[in-house]
Amino acid sequence: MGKAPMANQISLLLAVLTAAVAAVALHLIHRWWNVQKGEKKTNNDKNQAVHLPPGSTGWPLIGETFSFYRSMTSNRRRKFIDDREKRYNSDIFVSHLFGSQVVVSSDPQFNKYVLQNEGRFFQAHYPKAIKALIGDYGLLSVHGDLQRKLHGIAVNLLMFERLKFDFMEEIQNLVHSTLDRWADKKEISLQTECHQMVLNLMAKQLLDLSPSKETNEICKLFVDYTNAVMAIPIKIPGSTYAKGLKARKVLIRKISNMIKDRRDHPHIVHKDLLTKLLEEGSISDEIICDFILFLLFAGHETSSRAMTFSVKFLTTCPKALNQMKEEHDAILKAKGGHKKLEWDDYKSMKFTQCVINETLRLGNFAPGVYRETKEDTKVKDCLIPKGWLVFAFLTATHLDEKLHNEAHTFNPWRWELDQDVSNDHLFSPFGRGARLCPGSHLARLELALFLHIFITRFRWEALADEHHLYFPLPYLSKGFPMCLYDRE
Ligand code: HEM
Repeated sequence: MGKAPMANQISLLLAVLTAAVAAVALHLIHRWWNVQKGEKKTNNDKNQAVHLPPGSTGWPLIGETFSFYRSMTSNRRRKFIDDREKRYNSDIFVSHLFGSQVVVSSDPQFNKYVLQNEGRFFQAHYPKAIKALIGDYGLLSVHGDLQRKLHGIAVNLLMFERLKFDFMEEIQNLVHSTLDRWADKKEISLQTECHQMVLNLMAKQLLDLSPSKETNEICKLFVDYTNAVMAIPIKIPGSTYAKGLKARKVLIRKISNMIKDRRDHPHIVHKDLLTKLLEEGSISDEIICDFILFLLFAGHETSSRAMTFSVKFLTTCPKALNQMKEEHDAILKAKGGHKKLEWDDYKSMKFTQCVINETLRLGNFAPGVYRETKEDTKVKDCLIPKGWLVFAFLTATHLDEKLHNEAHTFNPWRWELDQDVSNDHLFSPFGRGARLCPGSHLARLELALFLHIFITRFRWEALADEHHLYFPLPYLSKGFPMCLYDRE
């Protein structure tokens, strides 16, 4: 080996060593800083010192994100929580995830308290990186009067009267026409197709868009957008996060162009939410764009995943699938060939509701919610100071073996005795309190009608072995390719 290459190697070694020493020093400083913050004390009424919840903020910048990621991508999604519950002997602890220091809670009572006190002791506060995607006026970014107003508009759009008549009809029409297309194709990727189908439903309701090239393009943009929601927020070109921001820009531009188009052509009549928002007059274009974008996102990402997962769970549980077939064949038979279902038919689907609950419990399509403390908050002899971020980790409660027997197993019968789940603090897939998901009844209706039409029409054969993955949001590794056969 010549002298020059040797010198190069020594310089390289020195550079690596220096970088390593710098990283260790940074880490130690960071740890020291965390400990200083962790020792913050306050005095309660009895003058006893109250500490922050136990925990660690992990490595500089990335915190404990990788441990969280590893756990969510393994088949033990609760591992991140289990490890810390054991280590700290507490189900409320400090961590650092996706660029923010946060108190993580898997305590169902505390999570219920957090959600029910929205606007009083807590307020929704998503990390800056997520807020940049949602926008300043996406529903989860706004508070106070504006949140109440926009939440009210969403509730009105999705109220029972509309579900019973308009949505009942529209969902069935859409599912029937979509399944006709699937039957022609014979082989489909269920995941992609469900995304497109539910997006089409939302695009029609919100923007009066019929299934077209435009809705296909919107659906594709949402793939990048959604991946970014739980990505490490690094804005370098080509990163998952940067791609998500770019997708947001294009989506907002599309909505904005539609607003302009409506103003340029006022004589064209549209029956959709955008028309109602424009008629309202008091809502700025910026708010309308963010609001519609959020509704499109929240309205299709979660429900379409729930559809795919419900079919997957049933495929791996033949006993449940047979019971579903019996329930839905009986409904169809009772209708004597009139295939369109009515509200009472939907209400009669008892076992289907168990399947839906179990799919929501096991799937965790909204893994958790973020809040900020509005004042110092005492919990279990600890103090969460004002202005801290709290992550109410709903998944951790839904998968807790102490609360749900064989929590990782698909067992719809566990809900047979427990049909009214609205008050159950161990089960809150739609959140609760002032931000309770306004789309919860729509999501259940979509799922039930889809399952009815799918199961009574098709037999299917899965074309790949696949894994359930739960990061950034639940999905099936290969998209659930399947071959469809008519049942008759
Ligand atoms: C399986 C399906 C769904 C699940 C699991 C789900 C879950 C959730 C959860 C947990 C929240 C509360 C967030 C928080 O408190 O920070 C929420 C809020 C929300 N969801 Fe859903 N959702 C679903 C379907 C839908 C649908 C179909 C729509 C609309 C068509 C929708 C629209 C919304 C909106 C607008 C909010 C924000 C409410 C507010 O902040 O005032 N969701 N959802």
